[in-house]
Amino acid sequence: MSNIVLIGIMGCGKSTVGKALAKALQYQFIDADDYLVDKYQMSIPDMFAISEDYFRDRESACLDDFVSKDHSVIAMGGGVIKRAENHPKLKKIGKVIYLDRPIEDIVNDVDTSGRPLLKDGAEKLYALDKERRALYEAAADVQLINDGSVEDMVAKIKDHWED
Ligand SMILES: Nc1ncnc2c1ncn2[C@@H]1O[C@H](COP(=O)(O)OP(=O)(O)O)[C@@H](O)[C@H]1O
Ligand SMILES: O=C(O)C1=C[C@@H](OP(=O)(O)O)[C@@H](O)[C@H](O)C1
Ligand SMILES: [Mg+2]
Repeated sequence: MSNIVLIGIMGCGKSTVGKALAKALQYQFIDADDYLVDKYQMSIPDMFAISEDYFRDRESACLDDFVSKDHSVIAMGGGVIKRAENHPKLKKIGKVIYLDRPIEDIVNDVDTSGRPLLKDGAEKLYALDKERRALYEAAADVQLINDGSVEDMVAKIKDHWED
């Protein structure tokens, strides 16, 4: 298995840590949200404006595109775990790491623009964490706490990966 798959709630750092980790490992970096925007030539808010299901169908379909990747770090969108049928697909793509960052930290610095589910404010993350925590745990191979710097997190994941 040669890919690292990052999951976790919005703002936990999948995109930021993923990019830095890929650089450190000299792997390709793929952000699933950017991949979708590119593939369908439509922004995430525009997909959600049609419906959340419209976005989820495309998000789920793109997992099949990632199975053939190699030496890649893939940052998923935070809701990819909502569909149970995605869990085995994530594990097939690579080692699934749940970035578990304290919600208080995220609420303090998350950029809500471009995140339709946070249109009424970042506090929504507390409810989403309650709804989804068990799903992240079920979908992950490893759960790592992200309560330091981005560099600390990169080092922690590298340690696990190289073990
Ligand atoms: N330890 C950390 N790990 C990751 N991101 C952090 C950390 N500390 C602060 N941040 C900030 O939190 C935000 C994480 O956002 P992002 O990477 O887009 O998350 P995600 O892709 O999981 O939704 C960024 O603005 C980043 O600069
Ligand atoms: O948690 C979610 O349901 C979502 C997370 C977002 O990605 P990030 O986790 O990178 O913000 C993006 O896929 C979309 O806005 C929906
Ligand atoms: Mg992201």
